[in-house]
Amino acid sequence: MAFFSKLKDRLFKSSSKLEQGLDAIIEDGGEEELVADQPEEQPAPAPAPEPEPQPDPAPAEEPLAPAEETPPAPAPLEEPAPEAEPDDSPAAPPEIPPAELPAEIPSVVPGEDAGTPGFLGRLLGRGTPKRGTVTRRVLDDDMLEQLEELLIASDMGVDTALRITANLAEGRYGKKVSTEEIKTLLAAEITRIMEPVARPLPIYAKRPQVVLVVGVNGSGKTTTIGKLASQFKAAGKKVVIAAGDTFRAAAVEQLQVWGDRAGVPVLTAPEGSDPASLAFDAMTRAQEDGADLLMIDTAGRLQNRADLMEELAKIVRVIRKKDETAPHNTLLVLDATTGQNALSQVEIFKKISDVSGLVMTKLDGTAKGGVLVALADKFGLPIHAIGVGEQIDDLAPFDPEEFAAALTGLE
Ligand SMILES: Nc1nc2c(ncn2[C@@H]2O[C@H](COP(=O)(O)OP(=O)(O)OP(=O)(O)O)[C@@H](O)[C@H]2O)c(=O)[nH]1
Repeated sequence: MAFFSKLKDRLFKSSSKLEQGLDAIIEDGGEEELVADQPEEQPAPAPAPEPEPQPDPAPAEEPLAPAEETPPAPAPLEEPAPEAEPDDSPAAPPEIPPAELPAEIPSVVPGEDAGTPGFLGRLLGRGTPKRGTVTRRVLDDDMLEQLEELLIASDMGVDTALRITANLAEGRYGKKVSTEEIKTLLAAEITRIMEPVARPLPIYAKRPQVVLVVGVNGSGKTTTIGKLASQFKAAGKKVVIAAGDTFRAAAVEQLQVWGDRAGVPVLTAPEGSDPASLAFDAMTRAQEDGADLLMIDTAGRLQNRADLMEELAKIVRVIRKKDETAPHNTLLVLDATTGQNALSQVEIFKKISDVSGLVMTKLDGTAKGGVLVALADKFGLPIHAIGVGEQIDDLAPFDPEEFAAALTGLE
């Protein structure tokens, strides 16, 4: 299966909560309406004098209108995140453009014309509008409140949910909207929030470019380092990995497995030894080898925040003895299944390290993908890549439009 469809398929799984909720909100209090440009249904003719054979009522059988479907964005599959944007300048903080939704939405959205019951309607076998009809609901306070609750339940956070619903209401309050229309609007709003943060890992001319990888235990640091190393290697870069979580032998072993898979050397140190000393040795080796990239794994023990902070600070101090501009990236790896907890992890790691960007793992099979929207809205940190599985190629560039469509269930 092509990577794009695999990604979409997996993200769709994660979207069902939001998607189902949107369908239910429109169903609740919505009314079926005839679609304006639909050929009129044959009004029952007045009692015909002669029981003549009825003309075949089959215009209904017309192809189910894939006619004007928006073409899907081209698959980003061939494009490993790391090489997408060679850039010599430090990543500028993303600027958030003013909130502007597409002005007016067409009254009939492609794919929602007569007879297309909608993806979820088909799946759930409910709410299937009659051919030639569409269910619309007035966008009033009740509906806005339901939308807010749904967005909050989808892990977007209260502030973001309120802002999004306010934007949805602007210029549309009191007007009728259908499920597809509300999904289109919501997806546009989510895309607008996410676009400024969708940035591949910036690549600098510096050799080695030092990437410090931080995050709590189990968030997917090791796996992400393995996947990134493999992608960089495939892009022709020379990579060295340092297994900086020297406190857990299992973590080191796992990193070695990933290094082998990616065909990249992994530098280790005896259990319990000083991670900063390993980082220094790794820096020396990477410089001697002329490596393009040095990725340093770190411990994720948040139980003792002060210790972890000191440990990370010490790693930074020693690698700066070799290159005062290092580390060039500090990647925070977050587990999407932790939902709102990801927000507090960003807050903590921003305090104890100089986080420059995020990788969100485990977006496959979680209903908590909405937290990415809250993260983008609240922190504006670049999202360099997303993890959508446990295999080496399951790391994708973050595509906001695709993500928004998958999250809202927009086809
Ligand atoms: N489904 C899924 N699982 C993932 C993904 N990324 C990582 N995992 C799994 O999450 C678990 C933890 O990943 P690790 O890479 O070991 O996490 P870590 O942060 O290095 O954890 P420690 O080694 O405990 O510090 C492993 O079972 C991975 O296979 C992902 O994108 N999707």
